[in-house]
Amino acid sequence: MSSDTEVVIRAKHLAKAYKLYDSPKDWVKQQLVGSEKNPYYKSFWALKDISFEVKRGRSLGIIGRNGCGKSTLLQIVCGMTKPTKGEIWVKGRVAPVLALGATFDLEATGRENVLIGGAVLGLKRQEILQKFDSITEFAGIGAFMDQPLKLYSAGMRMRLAFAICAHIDAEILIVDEALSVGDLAFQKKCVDWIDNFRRTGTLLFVSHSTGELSRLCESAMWIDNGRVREAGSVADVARAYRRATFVEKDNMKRFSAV
Ligand SMILES: Nc1ncnc2c1ncn2[C@@H]1O[C@H](COP(=O)(O)OP(=O)(O)OP(=O)(O)O)[C@@H](O)[C@H]1O
Repeated sequence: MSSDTEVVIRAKHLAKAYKLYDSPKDWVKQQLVGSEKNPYYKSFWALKDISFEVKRGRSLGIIGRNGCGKSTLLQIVCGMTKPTKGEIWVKGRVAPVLALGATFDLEATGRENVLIGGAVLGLKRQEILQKFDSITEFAGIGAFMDQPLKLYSAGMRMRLAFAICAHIDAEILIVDEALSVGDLAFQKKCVDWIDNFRRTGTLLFVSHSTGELSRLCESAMWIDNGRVREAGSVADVARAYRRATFVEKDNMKRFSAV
């Protein structure tokens, strides 16, 4: 198999149920009982049935309404959470920008978080130290590198997360609406970096902007209520998604547990 047609992400019938408890007491009861027969929780199926493949060097855009399951799907791809049903198979080092930001220690400084984040993504301490100056320059947050992250704005945290992800020699980059909190200059820097990365790397990109998807992705997948509603060229998927947004009401039923 030639390397440019090699599948690097394969998802088969993925489903993910979160457990929703009415009260902390129910959580305690469930831990004590252990049995799933008459559970003390309700299941909320964030993903119901998702299958797709991405080949090496390709870029897939993911679009869908709030709560449709995009972040849950990306968390499964980067190994942060396990699917309840189905299979996920990923080949290569993954750099997940938003998910990395979620692992940051808010009490630790930017400098310390670079070491923690690099280690989380699989780099040796020496490798991170070698790249430290370049990461700092990319993040562009100056003296705040020595301040605790709790003093950072959302955009500054994202800058740090993107800067780390840009330095780990990842084969798969996952950008989950992260760019939207960056200012225009940093967004441009990231998009330029992603353009260069796409020459060899594989991109999973989540956005609510069909324009951004068209700019960065070759194909797209529309997730609706935990299922793939449409997949194909960005132009076709974006057209169908926009049309549905005008026609369909903002139905709250999708947020119901069973
Ligand atoms: N840990 C959790 N426990 C319970 N429910 C969760 C959990 N994480 C996510 N959910 C629910 O799962 C659904 C899917 O969430 P997810 O974050 O994947 O959606 P999304 O498509 O990324 O949304 P958005 O566009 O708003 O970022 C939502 O209804 C959310 O409330």
